[in-house]
Amino acid sequence: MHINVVGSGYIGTTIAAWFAEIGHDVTNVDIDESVVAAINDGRAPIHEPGLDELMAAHGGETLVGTTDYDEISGDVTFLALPTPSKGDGSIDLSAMEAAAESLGEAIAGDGEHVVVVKSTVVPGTTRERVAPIVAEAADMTVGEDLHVAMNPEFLREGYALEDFKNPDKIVVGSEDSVAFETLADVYDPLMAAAADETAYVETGLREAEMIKYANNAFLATKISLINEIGNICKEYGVDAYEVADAIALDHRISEQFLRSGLGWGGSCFPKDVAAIRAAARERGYEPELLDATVAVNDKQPERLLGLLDEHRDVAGERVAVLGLSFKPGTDDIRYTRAIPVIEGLQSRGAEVVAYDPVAVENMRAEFPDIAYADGAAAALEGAHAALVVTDWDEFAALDSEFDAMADPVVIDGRRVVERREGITYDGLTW
Ligand SMILES: NC(=O)c1ccc[n+]([C@@H]2O[C@H](COP(=O)([O-])OP(=O)(O)OC[C@H]3O[C@@H](n4cnc5c(N)ncnc54)[C@H](O)[C@@H]3O)[C@@H](O)[C@H]2O)c1
Ligand SMILES: O=c1ccn([C@@H]2O[C@H](COP(=O)(O)OP(=O)(O)O[C@H]3O[C@H](CO)[C@@H](O)[C@H](O)[C@H]3O)[C@@H](O)[C@H]2O)c(=O)[nH]1
Repeated sequence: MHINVVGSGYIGTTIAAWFAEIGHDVTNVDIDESVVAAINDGRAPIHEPGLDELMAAHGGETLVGTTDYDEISGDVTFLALPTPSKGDGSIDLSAMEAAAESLGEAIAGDGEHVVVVKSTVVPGTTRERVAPIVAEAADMTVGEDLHVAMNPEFLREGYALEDFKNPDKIVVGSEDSVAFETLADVYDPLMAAAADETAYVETGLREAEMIKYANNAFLATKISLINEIGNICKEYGVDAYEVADAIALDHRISEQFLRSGLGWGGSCFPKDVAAIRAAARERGYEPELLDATVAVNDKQPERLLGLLDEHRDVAGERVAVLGLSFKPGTDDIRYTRAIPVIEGLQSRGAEVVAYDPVAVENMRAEFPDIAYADGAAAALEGAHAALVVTDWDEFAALDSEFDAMADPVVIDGRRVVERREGITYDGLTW
């Protein structure tokens, strides 16, 4: 089967590479020439475990990158374009709309086509915003020769391939039997190889769009809830992690996403929770619980800095920030909790020295004026305090490195450092 994927970022590259791996021929369109060159050279344009090997095997062969929409062939195209937040939280559809128009022009006169929205979009977008643009540019009719589906993606960065090839569920929304049949063919090899528990859900367009937001809103709220419980635990001197371990034994709760601490960041939760809150308000519904989910999340960095204030006035003092990425295993710093933490330290007049195993260069572009160390030990040396922001494993192994601090005050935002002799330990949840 021939599949076109428009957009080759985290999602587009991952799905294009895996479609090639399971035997499909893939054309991957992106407007960024360096991305296209990487694909055709057999190199991954993004950092994801396992992707280099797949790109080396298929890039430039059964997976071809191009900037030219006219190279689209076959009869199914996935749209994996960015849908970033606008100032009011609603999603910016400009990339999606530009791609829809280019796709429509490219497929005009080619016969029937199935267009699949892979990006995260609010209910109604596929039918009311994307489909009409493709239809007009292609001079096609939705439901006749233009078939439309929405297929949200649930993979996590750092585990993108693993999650895509072995998902809990594949969700396909449509109102069109040709689109359902085509998507079933696309995913047939994946379903055949995936775990028995992988569910294949066929639903409506709007339902598929909403399922993605509901998934992320639920997970973000679960973290904010455990953070609120962690904050209450802290007031009572209760170990929040022991509490979490025990409530996780209730299958209705489960052990996933119960790590309390500095809260959630990344390219998805902040943007998606903002988008669904904005969409709710647009229809006159006040999403009070989701507002609280964000409010709790926003306060966690302030709470961390408040703990630091209880131990030291850091004006003019060197303070180490350990961890910059929004979670371990990635160099992605979008909406990382490190940003409000660094800003809070700067407003206190501290000399910040930051370290992360992979995200230093990305953070340097955002904060060129703070110091960066090439290891945790170097960051800690001479520091009057250390704040742990990201739960990288290597921070759990730190020990004698704390001895080199001018004052060993360690404020842990992720519960990775053990309390030990010789350090003044404090943490958000303990
Ligand atoms: N990143 C994730 O983990 C993740 C997970 C699930 C869903 N999503 C959703 O998937 C969508 C894509 O996200 P992403 O992280 O892959 O985005 P991204 O920013 O990593 O990549 C988007 C790509 O689209 C390209 N592009 C922009 N305009 C274009 C155009 N007109 N024509 C062709 N290419 C164009 C860009 O050059 C870029 O390479 C978003 O809606 C996001 O919410 C992302
Ligand atoms: O118990 C937990 C689990 C996660 N986090 C934080 O939550 C954020 C998000 O983590 P994670 O979900 O692992 O990363 P993402 O790659 O952003 O993946 C989320 O966002 C994607 C984009 O929509 C979805 O596809 C995934 O299903 C969804 O997990 C990070 O800042 C984590 O530190 C916690 O604070 N406590």
